[in-house]
Amino acid sequence: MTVQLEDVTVNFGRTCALEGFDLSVAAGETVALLGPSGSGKSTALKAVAGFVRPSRGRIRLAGRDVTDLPPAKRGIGVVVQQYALFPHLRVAENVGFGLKAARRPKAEVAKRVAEMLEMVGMTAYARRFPRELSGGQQQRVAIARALAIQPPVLLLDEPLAALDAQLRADMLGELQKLRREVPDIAIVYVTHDQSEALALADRIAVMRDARLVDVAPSAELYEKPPSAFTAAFLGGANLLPVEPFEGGVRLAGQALPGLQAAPGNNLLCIRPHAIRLDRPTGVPGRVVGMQWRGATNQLMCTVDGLADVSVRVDVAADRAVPALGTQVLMEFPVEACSLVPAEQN
Ligand SMILES: Nc1ncnc2c1ncn2[C@@H]1O[C@H](COP(=O)(O)OP(=O)(O)OP(=O)(O)O)[C@@H](O)[C@H]1O
Repeated sequence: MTVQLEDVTVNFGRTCALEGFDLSVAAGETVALLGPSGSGKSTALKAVAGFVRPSRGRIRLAGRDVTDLPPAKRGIGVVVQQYALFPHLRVAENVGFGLKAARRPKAEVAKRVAEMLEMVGMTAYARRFPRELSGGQQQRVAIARALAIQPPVLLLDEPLAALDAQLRADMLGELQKLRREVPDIAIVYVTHDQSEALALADRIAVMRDARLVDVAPSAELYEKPPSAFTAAFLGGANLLPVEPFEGGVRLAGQALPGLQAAPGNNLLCIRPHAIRLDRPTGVPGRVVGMQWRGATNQLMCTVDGLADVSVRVDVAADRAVPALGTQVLMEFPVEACSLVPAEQN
């Protein structure tokens, strides 16, 4: 089932939480809404669920205008942070609630509840009450409950936020499995964690200040971000001021041939792992800091001639790392570089 938000604006009093928001999510597609706190991600999701009413714009499900329908009539699965479990119902009853409400046969409800609890690893807790579970366990039950009705659309608001690292990885795996097993489901996934968005989403919609900044297939957005904001938000890219010349661009006076800058695109974007330090040529600089990050060491380097700029360079942990204070040559492979417009604030 396709989900469409058309020119949706949501105001809370004088706060504009969402402004002129357009997004379409196809059946079988997962789109992550990614952005900093307060950027309007949850509001967009709640508008689809029917928990908030747009002051302008329309919401469509499978082409049908549902803007004026209450949440229960939209037939979609929702896991939002505030949408707690029913406290007086046991785990299994919570998971079976929607099926029972739809008057499905008892045996079918029991079978489906058992499958869902198995999927989220909560079989042993079926008879507990929500208050007897940890936050992460409650969240897993909430996911099971949302999926039990086999919804054509699933809305997830930070579903893994309450889980520790191991469980988060397990649940990410479960969500990926779910996508394979229910190939037609449309998922809208709110997160501020770029690694979750990259792991799960076909496309990522980056939000900022109530607006959509960029939307594109995840890999494309990561490799060739169209804006400085997206580049920085999606994995901490380096953004370095460059000057165009006929054959490419110059960084601190050093030519980087082969890069074509569209007018105004005077920031070079490159991921820390793509910069090479082991080549005979490159932009000269100096190592001024280092952080160990497990699989990599991240160096902070200055660029000769650019006082205010520092560059993050990832060096695989099994490689030799130049010492603090050492002069280095940073090579910027053309295929790993893109050029974006400078921020206009
Ligand atoms: N019910 C409400 N009443 C008033 N203002 C609200 C309400 N809900 C959200 N807002 C405001 O709308 C803006 C967008 O909030 P929203 O919850 O959509 O952001 P978010 O991107 O999901 O943030 P987070 O990652 O912190 O959950 C914020 O400025 C927030 O304070």
